Amino acid sequence: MKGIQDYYHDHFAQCYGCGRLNEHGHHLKTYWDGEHTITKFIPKEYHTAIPGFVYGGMLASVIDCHGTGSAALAFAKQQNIELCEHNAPRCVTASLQVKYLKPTPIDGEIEIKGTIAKINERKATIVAELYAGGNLCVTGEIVAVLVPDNFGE
Ligand SMILES: CCCCCCCC/C=C\CCCCCCCC(=O)SCCNC(=O)CCNC(=O)[C@H](O)C(C)(C)COP(=O)(O)OP(=O)(O)OC[C@H]1O[C@@H](n2cnc3c(N)ncnc32)[C@H](O)[C@@H]1OP(=O)(O)O
Repeated sequence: MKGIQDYYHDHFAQCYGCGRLNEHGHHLKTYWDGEHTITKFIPKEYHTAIPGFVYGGMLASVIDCHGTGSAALAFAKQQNIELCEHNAPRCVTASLQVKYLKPTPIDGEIEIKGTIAKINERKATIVAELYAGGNLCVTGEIVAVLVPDNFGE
């Protein structure tokens, strides 16, 4: 299964959270599931907060890049971009809010579901729900801003 991150330009694919070219990173893949976006992640033992549970900063990191990936998917849809090669829109985080509802067990896959709450021509707000073992453990809200094509030129 390809994620939006497979379509980022090489220059924008170095991010620790979601860059496919960062050998130390999470290598997240975010894709559509109907009207929602999905990212899955399997925590490692060294992501521990207290034994058995995932470190909250790690969960925030995953929610962050799920948000920028979801925003990129939403902008691609808005702009009728057919994803191929490395033509995906790219977003940075303007704001990240996280609420920890329950401790997140470390032994198993985590699924993050995204909803595009708002979008205009440059900014998207994504609401995220993070589930472990089917239980909602963390929620998040990300404001992501589109990086212009000529950024840094
Ligand atoms: C890493 C550095 C990134 C910087 C540059 C991009 C380089 C591209 C390269 C590679 C891309 C891949 C990177 C990986 C991404 C993964 C996730 C991260 O870790 S990102 C790192 C953490 N985030 C930052 O360091 C952003 C620092 N902040 C900024 O650069 C600016 O403040 C920015 C771009 C977010 C907005 O600045 P404006 O001057 O371009 O635009 P204005 O007009 O201020 O905002 C645009 C819209 O966003 C809203 N906005 C801005 N800040 C907001 C905030 N904190 N909360 C809510 N809304 C906000 C504004 O109200 C405005 O909304 P309305 O279009 O008018 O509706």
